Amino acid sequence: MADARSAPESLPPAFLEFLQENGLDPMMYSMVDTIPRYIRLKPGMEPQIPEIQSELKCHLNKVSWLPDFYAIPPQVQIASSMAYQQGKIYGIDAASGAAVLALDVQPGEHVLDLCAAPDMLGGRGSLTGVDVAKHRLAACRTMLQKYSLGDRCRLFVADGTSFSILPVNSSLGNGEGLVGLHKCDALRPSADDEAQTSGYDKVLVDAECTHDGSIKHIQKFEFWGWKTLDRRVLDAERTDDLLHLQLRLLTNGFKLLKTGGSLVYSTCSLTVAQNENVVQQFLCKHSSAELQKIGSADSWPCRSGSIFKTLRFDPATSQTSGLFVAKFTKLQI
Ligand SMILES: C[S@@+](CC[C@H](N)C(=O)[O-])C[C@H]1O[C@@H](n2cnc3c(N)ncnc32)[C@H](O)[C@@H]1O
Repeated sequence: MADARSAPESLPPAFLEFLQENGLDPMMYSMVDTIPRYIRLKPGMEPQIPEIQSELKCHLNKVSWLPDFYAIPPQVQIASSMAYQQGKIYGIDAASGAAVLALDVQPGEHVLDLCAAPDMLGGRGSLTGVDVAKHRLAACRTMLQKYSLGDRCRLFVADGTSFSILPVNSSLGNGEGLVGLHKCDALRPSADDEAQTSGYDKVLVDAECTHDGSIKHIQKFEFWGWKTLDRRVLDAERTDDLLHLQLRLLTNGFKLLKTGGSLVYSTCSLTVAQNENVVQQFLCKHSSAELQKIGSADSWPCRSGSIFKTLRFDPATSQTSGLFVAKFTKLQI
């Protein structure tokens, strides 16, 4: 059980109570200044590492278990650097990178990111990004332009629990992108059984959550005000709604997955309610869903979730932000 007496002093009592109720250790928030910051280097930019190191005034430590990822000291800011502005580096936590890697996207595959924001971008297939928040998709669009990925991606401001648009042309198998997209194709709603053959090869549901595992995010409440945390994280009604939303996002993402395809469900919460319990409820209702072992995870610095084949990253074990990851496949039934 968590020991509230050893928590960082700045954490408010209501949050400590939330952690205790969920069996989470408040000490993880004191690691915020010691766990590294992670960046992803644009593939092909390796020869420029010495120049980037000299600009950031720090060493880029290669993350051995995650291709293209480097660790830098937590206090290093990258947003104003030329390397960032020119799209050579991008800040993303290694655990989030692992969730994307778990999808194992192959060239030419159709990928759906149902709670898009910018982390998924940079994959090798065609990408459909959906997010209910316009400003999050605006950030994605900026990234698409910056990394010249536009011809392979499309973005929708939409509710991921009811989004129903299948990949545009499932015969697209060469990674050339979505050139030739017509509005009438894009807005055609899908039938349930159509998705089994013409659905997405890979789906990422990085669901909205309480973000309690994202220790850098929680630290920001010191500036935003702890009252905001009460409203956005601790409100019991909101938490109930969240659990419902997570299950609905997972359910709809799975509906849009083709038979034999893979779906990754992740959250940056470390509570059992938002992770294992959602997975369990989903599995009870979907006989065609099966948890899959994440092939590349053998070398990852994470631990098993309480359901076999699920994974948990946390600051103490992984030197990353907290993240829960579960991978499903869709069986022919
Ligand atoms: C944990 S964040 C995802 C972060 C993103 N994958 C990334 O790595 O940057 C959850 C996202 O879900 C979005 N969201 C919340 N409710 C949604 C819904 N009903 N449909 C689609 N997206 C939703 C939020 O706007 C937010 O961008």
